[in-house]
Amino acid sequence: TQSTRPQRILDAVQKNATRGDPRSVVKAIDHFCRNKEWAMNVGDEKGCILDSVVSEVNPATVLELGTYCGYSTVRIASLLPPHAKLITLEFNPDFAAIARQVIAWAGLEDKVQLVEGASGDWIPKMKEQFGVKTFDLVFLDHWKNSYLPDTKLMEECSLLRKGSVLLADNVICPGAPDYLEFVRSSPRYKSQYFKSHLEYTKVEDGLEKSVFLG
Ligand SMILES: Cn1ncc2cc([C@H](O)c3cccc(CNC(=O)c4cc(-c5ccc(F)cc5)cc(O)c4O)c3)ccc21
Ligand SMILES: [Mg+2]
Repeated sequence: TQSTRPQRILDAVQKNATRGDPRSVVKAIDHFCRNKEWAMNVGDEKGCILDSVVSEVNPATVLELGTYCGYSTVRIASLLPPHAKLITLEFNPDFAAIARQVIAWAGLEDKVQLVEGASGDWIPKMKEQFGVKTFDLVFLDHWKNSYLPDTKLMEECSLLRKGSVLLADNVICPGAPDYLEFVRSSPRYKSQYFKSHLEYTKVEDGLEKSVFLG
């Protein structure tokens, strides 16, 4: 039977990465996507920027919007302090099924809660369902036209506190123009653009880091 791209990514992890070694899982996916088949992981170049922001924030609570195969989930979770928690939302069941196995291969199940469902449905339920007060870091990597409505929804649900950091992938390619305009012009955010490249390519892309000022 025909395999899917996420399944081929999982195969590459299970063949080439060491169980319980998150860095080897990241390396295996990057090698596969650079040499065999492109896929929409944040990738190694933007991934280093992601790593530096995670290390700087040192978050106790992280929300990731858009899990896909779990590449950025593994990158983030591998840098979290002992009792920190990462909740990642994935609405596509096939992506979720693969991501669970990638996260398990990395040995990070205890730090990650993968929730199957759409961000718009789950953001309002975060407090009651997961006992989350606020998020220290949010990584936005789902549908680009959902970045802005979901950011407004997180504000409305009081999930952001003074100092919460939003880090958004793909603000140039494919682009999230309405989101960029909002965080760069709103007095409630301090925004900074980290220029980089679209994963595994020479095309310009970047991450936008926006600190909520309360
Ligand atoms: C509501 N909700 N709640 C949870 C949730 C989860 C999902 C899925 O994880 C999902 C499925 C399909 C697409 C995305 C967004 N990602 C992208 O579209 C993307 C594209 C490219 C690119 C760039 C250049 C190209 F030529 C082609 C693709 C590069 C990138 O890094 C991307 O992140 C995310 C969706 C909606 C969700
Ligand atoms: Mg992306």
